[in-house]
Amino acid sequence: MDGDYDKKILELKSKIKSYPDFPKPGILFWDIFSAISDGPTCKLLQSLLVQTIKAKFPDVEAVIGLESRGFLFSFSVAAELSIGCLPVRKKGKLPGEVVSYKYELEYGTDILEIQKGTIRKGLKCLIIDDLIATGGSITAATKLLQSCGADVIGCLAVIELTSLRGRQNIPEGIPVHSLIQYE
Ligand SMILES: O=P(O)(O)OC[C@H]1O[C@H](OP(=O)(O)OP(=O)(O)O)[C@H](O)[C@@H]1O
Ligand SMILES: Nc1ncnc2[nH]cnc12
Repeated sequence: MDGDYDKKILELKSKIKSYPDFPKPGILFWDIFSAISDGPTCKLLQSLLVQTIKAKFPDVEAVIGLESRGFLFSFSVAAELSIGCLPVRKKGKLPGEVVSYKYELEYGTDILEIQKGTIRKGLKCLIIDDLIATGGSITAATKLLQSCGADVIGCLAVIELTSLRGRQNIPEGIPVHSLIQYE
């Protein structure tokens, strides 16, 4: 990481707005879009993600963006690194044959999907999302990718809500990295 890394992280942090009681009472919502509404911060965030990937996940062969805010960052870094960008989406959004993974939510269940044939056995995949809360989305995406034969080499998020202990829920052995942490 370059010498200005911590300064750049603080600059990024200063651009992220939070909204109390959105989308439900009691939730403090961290709005990643507030950090990319101006050009210099967009570039700063992209370069921090790329720098982090080069340092921590140098062997990555494909980035996997989680619907929908994860797509912003997966495409941006994939283009910069000239590697593939594959989406994991919620049920019914991807055309063609898909592989599905059903997982438990606080109330009920949800299903994630990836297009069949996009993951070759042993493909070194890095999962990217805007935020880790409970870790449920990343955990489900990890299991979906592993069921397709992927080698999930880690996951990367812009924001991590540490008090929710999401990283403890993510399967052991999957390195987790976040740029910014909030309690
Ligand atoms: O760690 P978790 O508890 O799984 O929560 C984090 C996930 O929740 C949000 O996505 P959401 O499902 O709200 O979809 P969106 O990106 O389309 O708004 C966020 O973008 C992460 O993907
Ligand atoms: N508190 C939060 N802010 C923004 N996105 C979220 N996704 C899950 N929890 C969130």
